[in-house]
Amino acid sequence: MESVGISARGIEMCFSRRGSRRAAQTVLHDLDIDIAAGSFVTLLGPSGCGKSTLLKILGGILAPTAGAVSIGGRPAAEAVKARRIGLVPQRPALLPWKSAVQNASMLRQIATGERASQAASAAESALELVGLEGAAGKLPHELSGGMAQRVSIARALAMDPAILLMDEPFGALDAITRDELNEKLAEIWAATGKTILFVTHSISEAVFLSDVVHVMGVNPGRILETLPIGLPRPRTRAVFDEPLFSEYAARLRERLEPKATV
Ligand SMILES: Nc1ncnc2c1ncn2[C@@H]1O[C@H](COP(=O)(O)OP(=O)(O)OP(=O)(O)O)[C@@H](O)[C@H]1O
Repeated sequence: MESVGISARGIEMCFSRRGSRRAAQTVLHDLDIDIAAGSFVTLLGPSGCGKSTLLKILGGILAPTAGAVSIGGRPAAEAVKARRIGLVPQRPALLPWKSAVQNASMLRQIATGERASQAASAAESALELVGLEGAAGKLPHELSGGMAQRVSIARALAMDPAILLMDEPFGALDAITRDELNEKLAEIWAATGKTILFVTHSISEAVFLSDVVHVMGVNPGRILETLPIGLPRPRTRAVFDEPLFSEYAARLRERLEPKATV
């Protein structure tokens, strides 16, 4: 499929403080960023530095106070309208009375107006891609946390977006499940050629997954460093033991304010 890049210039984001006479809060200030088509790019930074806000702005879901975002060379709003953007939130938020395949097909059916059977077929392929082909009929309470998050990824993939926005999708999972899903995500990225924009607090997750890591600082949110990760692909968990992995992790740790975890 065609890969799509993102370019943003002079991004400023101010939020007004509700019920307060104090000036609006500037969350992002004069930020420029380029995301290459088909790349895996991570925003890494401490809590509150504006990672989620920037993710939504880059995906055209949130309009910045100032600045411009272009997606595949077109205004961001057009890409959203054309359903080029998929979002995987922090929590899967599945409907408890719907099966995995129904949850995974729902957004596609609403967005495209397809018949249920057609949308279900796209959802089944997406469930296969995330390794859940045997669980299509299960209800959310029958799924583990990792399986539920896979359904959430499948729900976004079923829309066949060119760009996948992932807002700390594995933050609530145990370390082993998180490593498994990171490997699975790297496989999906390699198989689909999608541009993936990923938010995390975890240095090791960022190094493992990314082509490029943008380290963000706080007050106001800005990019402190852009670090290309030159580890060979495909990457498996064995990469954690490589000296180059530790060098990248140390470099990122140096750049971050406290609170990031390894
Ligand atoms: N809709 C909103 N209205 C007002 N303030 C907001 C809104 N969304 C975010 N903020 C503020 O913007 C700042 C950055 O929030 P954001 O969620 O982007 O940070 P983050 O780096 O993703 O944090 P975390 O890692 O904790 O999820 C915070 O101070 C937050 O309170």
